[in-house]
Amino acid sequence: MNYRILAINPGSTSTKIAVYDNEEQILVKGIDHLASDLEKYNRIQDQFDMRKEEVLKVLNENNIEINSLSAVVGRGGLLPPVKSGAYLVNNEMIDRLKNRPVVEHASNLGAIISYEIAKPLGINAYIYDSVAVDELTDVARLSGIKGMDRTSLSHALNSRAMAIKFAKNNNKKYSDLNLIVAHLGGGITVSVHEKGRMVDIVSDDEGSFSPERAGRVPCKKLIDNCFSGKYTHKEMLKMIRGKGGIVSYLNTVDLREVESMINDGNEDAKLVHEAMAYQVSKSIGELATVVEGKVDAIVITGGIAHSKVMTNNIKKRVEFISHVEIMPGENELESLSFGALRVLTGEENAREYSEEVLANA
Ligand SMILES: Nc1ncnc2c1ncn2[C@@H]1O[C@H](COP(=O)(O)OP(=O)(O)O)[C@@H](O)[C@H]1O
Ligand SMILES: CCCC(=O)OP(=O)(O)O
Repeated sequence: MNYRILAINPGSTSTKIAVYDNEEQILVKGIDHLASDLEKYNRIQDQFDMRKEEVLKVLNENNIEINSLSAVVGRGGLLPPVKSGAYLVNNEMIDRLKNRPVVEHASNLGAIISYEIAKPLGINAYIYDSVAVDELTDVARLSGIKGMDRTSLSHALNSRAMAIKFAKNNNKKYSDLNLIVAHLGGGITVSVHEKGRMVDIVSDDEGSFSPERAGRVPCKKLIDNCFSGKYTHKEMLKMIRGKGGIVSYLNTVDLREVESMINDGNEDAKLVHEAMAYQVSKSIGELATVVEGKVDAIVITGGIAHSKVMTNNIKKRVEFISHVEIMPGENELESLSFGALRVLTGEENAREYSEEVLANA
């Protein structure tokens, strides 16, 4: 039986899509959105029509009949904490993502666009391994302020997929291993997977800075800035997400550019590059304590894992903990499609999204 799946991954500046016939990729395309176009929209949700039309245009240009689709799967957005795996997109999820997202984020459009394409075709839309996959243990939830519990927001889709792939490549079961996965992209999150469960993470505001995010910053200074009267709420949020990290020091989010600055003798660029490796290493070290040092491997993934200088700098600091495996790039479109395929073939079940059920789980 052939299943044709459309996968949609909306990012801050692009919407990546792919079409798979079972496990064979027949189309992959990154649709870039101009910053000047995106600036017109007040909220991420307002970009829905524009991004959906762009997706349909690409399908049309590539002669892919939407009637030939068996399912549509989108990157799961910032929902309240959910389980790993697949969820069927329903009205309750759409209402949450459109009207009360936990945080405004481009991935919130993944479920919405998928649903709106799938619904008129009479087929299902899914999300898979949402950003909000939360398998934290009770002890990991405490933040130090009552009523301000930690929740898990991470690159769960790529991190789990790489952890599963690492296990498979080594003829092991994901559920038998303890792995630490550092996803190094525009944002950085690090997660620890204990016997198949992502039991703790260092999120993009808890650990290393990244090309466009500040990571963990001194709380007291941050509060002072918030109340200084110099910045609006939106500007403060932008300071930590969008204009924080490498871009705040060096005015670029492109690590390749940073590396060419270093090659040209720029000492500031060298310091920032080294500091990021140092901070990622600290997050990995922190998570090694969660499994009492019993770490089978450390996986470094994401676009930045292409950088030998970066991965070598991290490796030299953490390889005393365990073997370090470099798995560059991200596999998000494939992970979404294969996840949906497992649901269509009956290998996996898709959960029904219900906040009442999640609250009582
Ligand atoms: N070959 C490379 N060497 C160094 N950095 C790279 C390389 N390829 C991509 N990057 C960097 O990876 C980052 C983007 O990673 P990616 O996982 O694509 O992020 P996102 O999906 O969050 O936009 C950018 O800073 C980019 O410069
Ligand atoms: C921290 C949640 C995941 C996330 O931020 O994804 P992007 O880096 O793709 O924005």
